[in-house]
Amino acid sequence: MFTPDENIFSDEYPLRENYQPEQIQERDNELKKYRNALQPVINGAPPKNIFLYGKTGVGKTVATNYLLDHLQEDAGEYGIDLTVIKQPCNNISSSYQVAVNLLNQLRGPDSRVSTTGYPQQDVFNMLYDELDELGGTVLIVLDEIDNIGGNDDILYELPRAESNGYVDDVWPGIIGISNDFTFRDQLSPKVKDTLCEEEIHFPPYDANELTSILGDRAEKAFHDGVLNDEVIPLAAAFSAQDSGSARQGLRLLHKAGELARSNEASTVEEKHIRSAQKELERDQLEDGMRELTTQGHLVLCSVSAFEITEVAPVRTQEIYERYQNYADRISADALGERRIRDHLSELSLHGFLTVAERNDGFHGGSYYEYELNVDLGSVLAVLSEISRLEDIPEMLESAADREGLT
Ligand SMILES: Nc1ncnc2c1ncn2[C@@H]1O[C@H](COP(=O)(O)OP(=O)(O)OP(=O)(O)O)[C@@H](O)[C@H]1O
Repeated sequence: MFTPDENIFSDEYPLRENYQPEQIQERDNELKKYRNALQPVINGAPPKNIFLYGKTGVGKTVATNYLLDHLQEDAGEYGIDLTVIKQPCNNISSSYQVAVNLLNQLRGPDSRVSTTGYPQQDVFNMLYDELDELGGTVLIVLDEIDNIGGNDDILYELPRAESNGYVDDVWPGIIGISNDFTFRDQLSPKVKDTLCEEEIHFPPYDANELTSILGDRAEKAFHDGVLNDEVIPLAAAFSAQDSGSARQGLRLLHKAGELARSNEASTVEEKHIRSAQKELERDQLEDGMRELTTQGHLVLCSVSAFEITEVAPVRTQEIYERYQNYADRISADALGERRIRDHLSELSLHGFLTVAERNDGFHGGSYYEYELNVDLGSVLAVLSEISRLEDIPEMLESAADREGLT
């Protein structure tokens, strides 16, 4: 049933998220600053704390992995005792949890501590003991550090552990990474002074930079001569216009290759990039729809019902009546009409609905009408995955079938 790909991909891995490229393209200035900030480690001096910030997909993690790999290699050569600990903070919301997770990384599986139940200072002390035992320089990389919000004690405590006398034989340093611009500004002044000793901003990539990043990866990923000339510049242009993210560009290229492969085409062309762009946009919208609350889902069901009977665009009042009916059907507490107006505008802001303001000629006022801005089939597919909605999506799907809409 399966045979290796002979036409499109020679090796898909370089297009994947966790592939570590040998070279980092188009980041010379940032890498230079970053390398300088890490230099004290090789000089046998206490490390600096470093804070990297920039939007998603602009190379913060890949640059960190690249430099720290080299640093570890060179530290070994010069007899420097260096340990690097990487702690993703995506599911962590406090300094306490960061400390427990670090502690458990350092301890063996048999002596892990539970994530609740200890006073914070006890966890910090246990962590200091573990760090002391390690000794040397310990660089702690906290990715997505913004998740800890205002609960930022650890960012002050850890870098000062040595000067405050909590540890004797170790120099801990923090590398904080964030794509939330407000996080840095909200840090307490003492934390900001400590953590942001060296700040490095990673700006979004422009189309030329993305062309070179994607070009390098494509060379490894696709068979020779498979990519038409316009493919990489177009993927780069789409991603630069939207987010400036290399991740988005790589996904686009990968998806375009997959589409070409499944269409049994021998080359990847502009049309594959355009279709890939549409598919990825739809995936993104669908993810957004899945993340709505039950109330949001019920409002979406209501607008979909009018879409099926072809009476959309439809006024708030009518949507509200249908919504009440559905809320009742699944025994959810129905919200008031004002809150449903808020939900409708939120759904429009997310791009799930379009809204039009109409003038009421008779009364002289104005009102809003809504309709779906997303393919009905995709909306129903997402809604049918949500068990809390019970049989509503099924009813909508049968109605759509009867109308010949699916
Ligand atoms: N300058 C670059 N050269 C080569 N590859 C890059 C470069 N910048 C980003 N990439 C690639 O783009 C993808 C996303 O990069 P990375 O994970 O470093 O972004 P990030 O800024 O850390 O994003 P996030 O904040 O979402 O974690 C990775 O696959 C990475 O290999």
